[in-house]
Amino acid sequence: MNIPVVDFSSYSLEKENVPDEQLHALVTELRAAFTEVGFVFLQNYGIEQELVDRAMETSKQFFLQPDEEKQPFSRGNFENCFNHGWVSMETESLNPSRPGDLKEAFNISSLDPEIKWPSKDFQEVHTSFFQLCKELSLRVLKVVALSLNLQPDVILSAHKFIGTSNKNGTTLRALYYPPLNSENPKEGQIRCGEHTDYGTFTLLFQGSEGLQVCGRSGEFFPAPNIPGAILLNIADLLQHWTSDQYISVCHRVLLPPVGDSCTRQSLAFFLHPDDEAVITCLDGSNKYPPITAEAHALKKLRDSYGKS
Ligand SMILES: O=C(O)CCC(=O)C(=O)O
Ligand SMILES: [Fe+2]
Repeated sequence: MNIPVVDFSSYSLEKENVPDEQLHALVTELRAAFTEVGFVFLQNYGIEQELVDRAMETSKQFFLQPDEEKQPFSRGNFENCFNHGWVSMETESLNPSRPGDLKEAFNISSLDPEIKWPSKDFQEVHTSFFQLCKELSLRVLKVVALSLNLQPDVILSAHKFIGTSNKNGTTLRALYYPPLNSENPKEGQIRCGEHTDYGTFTLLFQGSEGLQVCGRSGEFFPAPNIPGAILLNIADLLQHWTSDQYISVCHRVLLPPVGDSCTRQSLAFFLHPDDEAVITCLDGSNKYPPITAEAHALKKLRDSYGKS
């Protein structure tokens, strides 16, 4: 199975006032990818590679510190912003039937100026990066709406509060998978358990290979890492909205082979609808019962953190 590669230059962030007529090719290509694979690579989307590299670098500096330095930034320590902050090794199981994932993460769900950041550099880089991912996501959302023959506002109006953590769950997540030479993995433990993403869609910036995606036959296949390209994958709520026309596909990251001390880093921008947005089947089919974006995300988060 192959993940298609789509040139996004006709709607790159560098272009202003792009008329809908110039989006036809993109609409057709993305529609095909969303219905057949659920994953697509985007090239020429208009975010400078230098900023992506800096976001990777500042995140890595944070992760490489001793746990005591990271503890004050733990997820759960931020008022009104429960999902923001550092997630330590083995804390989250994206596949709840496996032991905790062998990864660390830093979730950025709030851009509130009051929030305490690990460093000025971390704040600047991740805030700029979050804003650009948001702008790119709004463009992708418009293409998604056109590909479903909808007025863009039907979907855009459910994403008004991105960056306001008590109204919208969108999260930029820096991920770090440390080398495994000192760890003794538990049975069934992997770097990132099998899961689908929870929200509308995800933009994934990868630093290396390692991700596997489930194909139609049910077998996992490796997703390549194409320098300069990002992976875009459909998440659960867009699958619900489209009554399964667009598919939210399972993915995972396995352990490297024994003796291989490779690390992995990635940056994932999880786009979520506003908490109060009620997700119904847009074709009126009632294939899924209506659910608020907040209720869906809370259920999935509780499962992955082992809380009922
Ligand atoms: O880039 C990766 O390592 C995968 C992360 C992922 O799928 C997730 O956090 O949802
Ligand atoms: Fe994921």
